[in-house]
Amino acid sequence: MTSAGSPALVFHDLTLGYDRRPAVHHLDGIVHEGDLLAVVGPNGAGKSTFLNGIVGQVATLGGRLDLCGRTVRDFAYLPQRAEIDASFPINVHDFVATGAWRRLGAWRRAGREEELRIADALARVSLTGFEARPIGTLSGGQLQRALFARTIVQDARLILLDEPCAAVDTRTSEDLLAVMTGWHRERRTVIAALHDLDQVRRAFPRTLLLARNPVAWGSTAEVLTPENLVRSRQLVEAWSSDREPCADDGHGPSHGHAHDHATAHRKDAAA
Ligand SMILES: Nc1ncnc2c1ncn2[C@@H]1O[C@H](COP(=O)(O)OP(=O)(O)OP(=O)(O)O)[C@@H](O)[C@H]1O
Repeated sequence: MTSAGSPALVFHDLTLGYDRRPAVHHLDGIVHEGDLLAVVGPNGAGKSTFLNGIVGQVATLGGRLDLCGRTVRDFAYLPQRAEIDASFPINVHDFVATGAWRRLGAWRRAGREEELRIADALARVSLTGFEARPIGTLSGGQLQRALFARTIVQDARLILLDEPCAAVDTRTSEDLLAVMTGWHRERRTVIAALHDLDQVRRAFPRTLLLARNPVAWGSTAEVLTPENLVRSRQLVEAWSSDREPCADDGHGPSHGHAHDHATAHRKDAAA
């Protein structure tokens, strides 16, 4: 499917960071409605920062992100599993039902229509029959399926997923991939941080390769070249973690930064 939709997110020279220190630099690009976009890069490349930045959980140090008329509340966001408290005393049904809070509020019980939606979501992730199980008793893969079911119930047009297939078996990973491509067929916008490049090549038409800077952003075949992958590793390795805030944040031109910063960071690393 092509990216012919109207813009859903527009990045204008966006720099994100922690304590005034930039973590992801100078992002320029457009995510279109209906895109299925993979965000890839080595460990520490800034994939989580990128997703957290979209939902406003990381400070903008420069540039701007245009949400194109939506608010963060319109997005569904599935953070890395480590951030979910699996010891919270809630069963699978009620956990998945929290995906409907935006429509129902926290205290209203789900009606027949919502119950059907919850049952359908559980079926799509093969968790039918697990409704009464406390989430703390689920395996890692089952918990990830439950998180996907909750995201299905949210019914958002833009869905962000951080490492959704990390630490799950191949079958679960393939099932979750099928849910993501299903969202794509429904013309939802899906952005997922992923490590498995084979999966990305197989299922994701578009890719952003991050190494603190955007190394490449476009069609997956053009982005995931051996040269770009080597370059992304070099850039992340050369990045000095205690470097000062970027002098040109918010002032410099929108293009050409990847090279400038790669050079600067190699100097940092060599110093
Ligand atoms: N809360 C935080 N406070 C300070 N620095 C942070 C914070 N979260 C991430 N960072 C730093 O930002 C940089 C990018 O990290 P991020 O987690 O976004 O990378 P990633 O590509 O998602 O990595 P991984 O593949 O290992 O999950 C790293 O140097 C990391 O240490």
